[in-house]
Amino acid sequence: MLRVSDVSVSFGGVRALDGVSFEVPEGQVCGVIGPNGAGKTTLFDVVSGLRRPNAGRVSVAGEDLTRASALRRARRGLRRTFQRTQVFGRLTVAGNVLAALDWHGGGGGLVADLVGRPARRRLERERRARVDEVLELCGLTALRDAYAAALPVGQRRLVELARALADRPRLLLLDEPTSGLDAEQTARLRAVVAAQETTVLLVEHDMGFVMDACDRLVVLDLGRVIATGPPDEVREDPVVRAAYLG
Ligand SMILES: Nc1ncnc2c1ncn2[C@@H]1O[C@H](COP(=O)(O)OP(=O)(O)OP(=O)(O)O)[C@@H](O)[C@H]1O
Repeated sequence: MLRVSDVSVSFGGVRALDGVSFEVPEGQVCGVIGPNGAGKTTLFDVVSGLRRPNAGRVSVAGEDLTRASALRRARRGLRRTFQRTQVFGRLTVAGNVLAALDWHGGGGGLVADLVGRPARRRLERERRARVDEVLELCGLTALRDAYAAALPVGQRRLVELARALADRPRLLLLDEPTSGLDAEQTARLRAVVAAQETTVLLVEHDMGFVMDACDRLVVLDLGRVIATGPPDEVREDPVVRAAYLG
């Protein structure tokens, strides 16, 4: 589903990524881990389109998106959350999720909007039902009418997650998703990730969460992949242990 092939990124003399290759099969949750400076953020930026690699390719569902704009990636079903949450502070929680749902229209233009044709009303009902569903999934139903700006960071992070999930992304990129979450919110996030059929790539420092939530891990050290595999295997890998301890 996601294929990263031989990706390299240099900053001056620093090789932040050096020939990084891995794949994430459809529907799997893949965690990227590694010591400070290993290249995790740079990799995440390359996959989400914030940074062009010096070499290598990123493809999603067989389509090369290495040089695709953020908009084209979004159209292909990529969604991401940020280390610093991005929500619409002046909208309610429900409004934030509703705004994330594309309005595909129903034909007939403005006149049809004004008249409120049945097809329009049905689409609108479906959109609102999806909002309710996502709010419930993310544990936000009680907060649906609260303004996002007024929420503490953990709840804002869940709103951002709800927005990212709203229109059923194909590939969800989560950047440090547990930061600012309390234990209950982290458990909720864990359950949400498990309940999704979406392919997920996440960067996360909380090892407990990573080991628990991910089907497979990619371990980076000094810009190179030093191990990939299921969490249990990676945990026992002597090279990984040396990179973390050494
Ligand atoms: N904009 C930049 N200019 C110069 N060097 C950079 C830049 N961004 C990252 N680097 C360097 O590239 C390497 C990889 O950095 P990156 O932030 O991707 O690592 P990381 O694994 O996300 O680290 P952390 O866990 O500390 O967030 C580091 O040596 C870093 O100093």
